[in-house]
Parts: sequence; structure tokens; C-alpha cells
Amino acid sequence: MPYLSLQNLTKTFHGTPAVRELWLDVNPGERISLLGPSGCGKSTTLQLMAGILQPDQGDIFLEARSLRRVPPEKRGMALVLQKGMLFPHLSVGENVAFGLKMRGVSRVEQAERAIAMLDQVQLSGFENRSPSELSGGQAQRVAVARSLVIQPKLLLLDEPLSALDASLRSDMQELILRLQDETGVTLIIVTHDQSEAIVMSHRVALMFDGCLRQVDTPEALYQHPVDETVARFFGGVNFFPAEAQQRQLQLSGGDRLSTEHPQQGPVQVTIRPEQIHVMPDPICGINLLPVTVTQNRFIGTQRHLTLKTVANLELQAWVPPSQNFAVGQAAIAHLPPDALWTFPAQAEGGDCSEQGRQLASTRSRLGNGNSNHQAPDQVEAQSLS
Ligand SMILES: Nc1ncnc2c1ncn2[C@@H]1O[C@H](COP(=O)(O)OP(=O)(O)OP(=O)(O)O)[C@@H](O)[C@H]1O
Repeated sequence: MPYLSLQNLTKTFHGTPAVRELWLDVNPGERISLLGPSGCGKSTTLQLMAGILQPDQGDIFLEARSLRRVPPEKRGMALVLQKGMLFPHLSVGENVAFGLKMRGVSRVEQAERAIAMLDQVQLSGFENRSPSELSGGQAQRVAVARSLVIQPKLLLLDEPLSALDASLRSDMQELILRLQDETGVTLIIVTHDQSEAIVMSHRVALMFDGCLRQVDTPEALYQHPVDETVARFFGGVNFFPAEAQQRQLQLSGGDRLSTEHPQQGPVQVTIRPEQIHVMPDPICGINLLPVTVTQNRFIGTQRHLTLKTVANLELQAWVPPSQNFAVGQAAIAHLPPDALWTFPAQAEGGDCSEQGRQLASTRSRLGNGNSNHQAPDQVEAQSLS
């Protein structure tokens, strides 16, 4: 059995399902993001894991043990929210040591471990400060230190960085990754930010309307989305219909393209804008479309070109800034066959239960995860914040 297994979880509020028939297996030491638009059920899923909410249906297993009757403080999990919510009446050091105190750890050991943990989050010397004397980023680092000091079996982060500015956010991402690497803790992070999910995760669990739509590595989600919704959420901008006959794609305007991803029947085709090559002069080869440049936007690291084919198909191509084209200029667009990804036109959506078991078996491509991690057997509890 996997380290953590969510099996057929369903949670309904006032008759409206927030999480529907959700299956997910997680390996020890794995980092998984729950990603999706606002209201899709990410936080509800995390709260079901933490035991703050009870599922209407389904169960959660941690190390093969059902959590159905295990209260939050006995689950061995730590939860960090968007705002760390430190105890205002305790010093920084006392906040970090709080979970240890609850476990009856001696005062000397509490102080030693809290100071060592503060050092790990680069806050040495802050132990006597009050939480009111911390910046937002420092407060989040204390919240992370407070959750890790108890050596949880599972660290649950609910949008922990969304209140921070961009550069602080990136520093905190690096810090969390380093701490996760050092401790081997299994990490579930809720985010609605695609780039954060990519940076932070071994696998991303993408949710829409309470259902898991695709669980995969960031690379696979980026290159091989299961449907148009996933592709669009992952920044896809080029979509067009075609009739597929294995590796041949017949476009509605008459153009034909080759793909390395065979399909049959009506399909949606997508290609990432950075994978389209644009050349000023005609060349010989396959998958070449004559186009006109209708827009050229310089954005510093790239040029965003809008192209129109003879059959009026509009494509976005991101090219190096040195490749300058005049608006109205004729050019050739090359769409490499391996970059043309297709999905059946009718595959959009689908129902949760149909996809659930299939997704649950999409195990991590990491094998058994971080085998160095020894889940601490004394850790009983903590749902902090
Ligand atoms: N305690 C509650 N009572 C009633 N409805 C709730 C409750 N908690 C969540 N919901 C509803 O359940 C759905 C899922 O909410 P949830 O907070 O899990 O979404 P989310 O994906 O985390 O969203 P966000 O990114 O905006 O935080 C939403 O429609 C929300 O309004």
C-alpha cells in the first residue's frame, strides 16, 4: 500500500459537492501540489487529510492505517496556512517549541530543538522576539519551523506563500525545498499558481470542480495534457480542430500536418508557442505553413508573434528577441511533428469516478521516493495554526 492513499473521497457542503470521488496515492518523501482554479476543492481536500473535515464518503490511509476515526492531533500531520497564524502571546522560540511542549519534551530539549530549527529557517537569534515584530516572510518561516520541528509524517501547506511578494516567495520556495530535501518529509502543497506547482512538486494533481483531472509530473502536464482544459490551465494558447488519421492531421482549411502522437478521428491539436519556429525565407521540409506576421510584441526575453496562415488559422509563436519581423511580413512557420500534441475532441471533462481509479494508479515516477526518510514513530500529533 502507498504511504498515503486518498480513496474515493467525497465532501459536500449544503448539497453542493466540493470534492468528488477523489483518489490519490502518494509515496514517502514525495512532493505533490494540489493545483487548480479558485473553488475547485484544493483546501477542502487538504482539510480532509488533516482531519479538520470528515469525508461524506471514502477514506484516507497513512502508512496503511485508516484515519477515519483518528482526530487531527493524532494524525502526525502539520498544517501551515496562508498566514502562519502564530500565537501572539508567545515568543518566536515558544511558538516553534509549542508542539514539543504538547508532547512532554523537556524544556531543555524544547529550547535546543527550537533554536536549531530557527537556524534552519535562517532566523537565528529571533527566539525572544514577539510575532508582532516579524515581517510577513519571517512569520511564514517561523510557521514552517513550528510545523517541521515535530517531525511530522506529512507536511500540509495551504497557499503558504500567496501573501508574500514575488522575490520573497521565490526565496521561501527554495527554503521549503531545501528543508524537504534535508528532512525527507512528505509534502502536500495547495496552490493556484501554476509556476509554483512546477517548482515545488515531483507531481502535480490538477483539480477542476472537485475532481482530479490529471496527476502527473510537471513536464508531462506541460507537454502531454489530457484535454484542452488542462492545456489551457498550463498556459496553452494554440488550439485548433483537425481530423486525425494516425499521424496525419487534416486541418479544416486544407492544410495537412504530421504528428508523432497518433490519434484517430476528430481531435483538438495544441502546440506550445515556444515550439513553433518562424523563418523569414522558404525552406524545404514537412509541417511548414506560410504565414503572415500580424503582431510582434517585444517582452524582453522573447518576442511574442501572432501569425495568420493562408486558411486564417491564428497561431502564437514565441521566438528569441533577435528574430525581428515586421507586421505584415510573410514568413514560414515550422510546427515540429513531436511538438504537435492531440487529444480526442470529445474527451473534455469526463466524470470523476471514471478517472479516479486510473489516476490513483498513476504512481509517482520516483519509485519509492526518498528512502532516507524514517517516519518518526513518536510523532502523534499536530495540526498547527
Ligand atoms: N465550510 C464550508 N461551507 C460551505 N461551503 C464550503 C466550505 N468550505 C468550502 N466550501 C465550498 O467548497 C468549494 C471548494 O472550496 P475550497 O476552499 O476547497 O476551494 P479551493 O480550491 O481551495 O479554492 P481557493 O483557491 O479559492 O482557496 C467552494 O465552492 C467553496 O465555496
